[in-house]
Amino acid sequence: MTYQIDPIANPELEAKIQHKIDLKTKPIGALGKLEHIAFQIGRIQQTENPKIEKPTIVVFAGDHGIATKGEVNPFPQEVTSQMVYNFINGGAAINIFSNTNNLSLKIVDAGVNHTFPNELDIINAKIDFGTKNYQEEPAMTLKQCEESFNKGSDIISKLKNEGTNTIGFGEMGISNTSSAALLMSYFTEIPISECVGSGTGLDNEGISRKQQILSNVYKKYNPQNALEAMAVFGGFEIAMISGAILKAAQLKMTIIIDGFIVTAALLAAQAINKNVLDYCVFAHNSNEKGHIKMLEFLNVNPLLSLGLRLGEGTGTALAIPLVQASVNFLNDMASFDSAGVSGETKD
Ligand SMILES: Cc1cc2ncn([C@H]3O[C@H](COP(=O)(O)O)[C@@H](O)[C@H]3O)c2cc1C
Ligand SMILES: O=C(O)c1cccnc1
Repeated sequence: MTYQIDPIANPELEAKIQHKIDLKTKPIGALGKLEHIAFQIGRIQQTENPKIEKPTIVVFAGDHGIATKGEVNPFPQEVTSQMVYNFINGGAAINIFSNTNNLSLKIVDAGVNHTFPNELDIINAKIDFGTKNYQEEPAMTLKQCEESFNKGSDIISKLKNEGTNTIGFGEMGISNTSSAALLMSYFTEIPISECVGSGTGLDNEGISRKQQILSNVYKKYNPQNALEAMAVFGGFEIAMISGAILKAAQLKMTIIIDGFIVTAALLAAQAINKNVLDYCVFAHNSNEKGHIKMLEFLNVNPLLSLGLRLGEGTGTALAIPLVQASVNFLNDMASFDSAGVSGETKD
């Protein structure tokens, strides 16, 4: 599986964007991270006047075989499908934050263990009725894994054709912090015990049990590449997000990265093609234990730190207004010249 993604390198334009930022009516660097975001989006779109168009959050939902046992997840597997109905009815956190910030929201059935009625407003990309339990066998076949990447990628192509140039991902899948921890350990080489956290609220005893179980799962397999790792440890929704990230980068979209699970999908995507990282803005650091180490591994600095640990794309939905503000200041803020404001005195 290859994704051709252009590295961004245009020093002449970059100098112009930086100059434009520096001429705004403010001390150099005074808008902090917003300046980095404005610069990055100018680079992505290869213009001094970038635009955020039809910002969209896509929530991928999928079930996990291990969840049926209830050993690593405080909530039962049915919550995945129940939450999909909640998304459709507008009652979940991601609905509220998307509405607050005028974001378009799409829900994808990547592989929920439930048959949804056809008339529901869901993108049907179902691979299967949940993954297999990786305590016994790989979560999915390589073919299913590739199919997941391709379906994620197709969803993005369609959104791009409809005019979206800024995209964020959310996920819903009971037990998917376990998959994310396994993938994290594989891609970062950080011991599994440091990648496992409380998820939706395990107590200390529960966390020790989850560490033990996932450590055994980790030892059971020896994946040779990113696709194999995703097939053994992943979930349909996570693999679809990886495919979606790769496609979005290929199409030069700005990608806003959410919490622990979406960042695990990114770890797989960047192992396939490092250039994806040029297109990613990091929304927040999740309170799920491993997330901060994932961000350190990627050497990135997120916008927000709100103590969220929910997923669904909630951190992304909250960060997009900051991304919009960054682009707006680049386009609309006066320069020292245009506003008749005196610049720094030179000595
Ligand atoms: C009601 C509810 C809503 C959620 N929305 C996102 N998640 C989050 O929690 C799950 C992962 O945690 P674990 O690995 O501990 O099962 C995912 O579905 C994730 O999106 C939720 C979880 C619950 C219970
Ligand atoms: O950060 C996340 O994405 C997260 C954390 C806990 C549970 N679900 C998701």
